[in-house]
Amino acid sequence: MSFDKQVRVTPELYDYVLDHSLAPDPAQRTVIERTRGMGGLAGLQVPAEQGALLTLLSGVVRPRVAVEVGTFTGYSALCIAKGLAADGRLLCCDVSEEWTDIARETWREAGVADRIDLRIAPALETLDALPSHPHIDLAFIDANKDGYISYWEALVPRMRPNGLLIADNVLYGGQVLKPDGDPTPAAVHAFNEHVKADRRVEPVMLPVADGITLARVRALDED
Ligand SMILES: C[S@@+](CC[C@H](N)C(=O)[O-])C[C@H]1O[C@@H](n2cnc3c(N)ncnc32)[C@H](O)[C@@H]1O
Repeated sequence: MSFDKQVRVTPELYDYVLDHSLAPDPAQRTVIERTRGMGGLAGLQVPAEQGALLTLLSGVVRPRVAVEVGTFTGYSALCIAKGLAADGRLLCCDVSEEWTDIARETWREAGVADRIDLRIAPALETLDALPSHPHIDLAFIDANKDGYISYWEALVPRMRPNGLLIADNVLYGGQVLKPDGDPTPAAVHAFNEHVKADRRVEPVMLPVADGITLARVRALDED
């Protein structure tokens, strides 16, 4: 018997997936609801199955130092914060005071505000000011797509061996196959090619949500 391993996710199957995955906790549900109230902007937030995946990955890595590039209203940060080591901290980068005010409120209510350091500045400035030695265990990139390669280049040398990099929107709604002169999917495609050619990491691209790349940082003595 053969079957198609590339299952097309119908709305019913999507509900089934959510129903059989880690459900959002009350604080995560609250920020999802709050963000839904922002109308079309809510599409900037990672979907619930990706939130569950971030929570799981962070729980596996147990980062002492985690970095998020692109925080918005704070849902993905909340997912990452759940997995932090007992003394772990999350550095969040964003440029919007308005959107991250919602994040701050959410983190306060969830009791994790004292473990998250939010920097309001262009993310590259924040990343470039970090210590240059490898000290980051987990990094999540989910901001302006034309910055992805520079964020990657700022992060990779600062990642500990076996650290985990996660990049969102790597399929960009499928447009990476045919950017058609649109600079945003073209930037995402350029980023994907950059990661593919990077011998410092072992990447896996997952067709989850809008496409997610996971990459393990190799140790210097690995061949
Ligand atoms: C897709 S949203 C992030 C969604 C968030 N990860 C979540 O799941 O809730 C992208 C965010 O990147 C931020 N952003 C855009 N350009 C930026 C830059 N140059 N530096 C830092 N943040 C930036 C935006 O303000 C926005 O909040």
